Amino acid sequence: MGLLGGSFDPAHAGHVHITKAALERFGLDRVWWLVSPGNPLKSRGPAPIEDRMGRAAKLMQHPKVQITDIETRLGTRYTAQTLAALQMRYDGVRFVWLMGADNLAQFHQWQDWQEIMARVPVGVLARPGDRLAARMSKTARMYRESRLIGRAAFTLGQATAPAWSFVNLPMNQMSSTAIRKAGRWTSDAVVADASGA
Ligand SMILES: Nc1ncnc2c1ncn2[C@@H]1O[C@H](COP(=O)(O)OP(=O)(O)OP(=O)(O)O)[C@@H](O)[C@H]1O
Ligand SMILES: O=C(O)c1ccc[n+]([C@@H]2O[C@H](COP(=O)([O-])O)[C@@H](O)[C@H]2O)c1
Repeated sequence: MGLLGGSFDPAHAGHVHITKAALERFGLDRVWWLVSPGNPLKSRGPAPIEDRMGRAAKLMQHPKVQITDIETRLGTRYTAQTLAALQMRYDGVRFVWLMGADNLAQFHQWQDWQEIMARVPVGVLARPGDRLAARMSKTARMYRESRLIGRAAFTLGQATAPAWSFVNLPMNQMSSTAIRKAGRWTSDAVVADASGA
């Protein structure tokens, strides 16, 4: 089970793109989008969760992908806490944390980041501008020996933590920041933009 945590403020085509890639490239059965109550490292609060959930559900329609506000229901905001709660609640389910390369670059600033590495395999997807910073990151260097390279990435879903993989893929430029800057959040335009219509 892949977990793509995010603010999704709003969801866009980049999220859809990396989710489909993660299903294929990491040998996952399903992916959950964890629509976050709010990124602990971002000072600006996101749009109301109902709005973000609604947009995400309109955009991401795939039989293997589910959109969830489970972090709000669990009362967790930090990823390490969320993973601990999910592993306790879903005993026997193998979780894989998914993220774009921008997040790998600053992963060592996350709360209990080494505990996250110890709990679950991590799948990283290339993002424009962030490939080099991600590869040079503290996490990439410290966990060099735990990296699954090339075809081994397909086994990430079955791997024992610590394990991580970085996959290159045709990159998608979309970002929520760009959508917010263009003032296109509040209309149906965001779904049209995001789906490439
Ligand atoms: N275009 C993209 N390519 C690769 N990864 C992406 C892309 N857009 C988002 N992601 C990843 O999806 C996850 C959730 O992203 P998030 O909801 O923060 O969207 P965002 O576009 O990065 O938002 P913002 O611009 O507000 O920071 C993060 O791990 C992020 O790295
Ligand atoms: O746990 C942390 O310290 C932490 C710090 C930064 C981000 N995260 C998580 O990373 C995911 C991506 O965040 P964002 O805002 O870039 O979409 C989301 O699930 C956040 O809760 C988690």
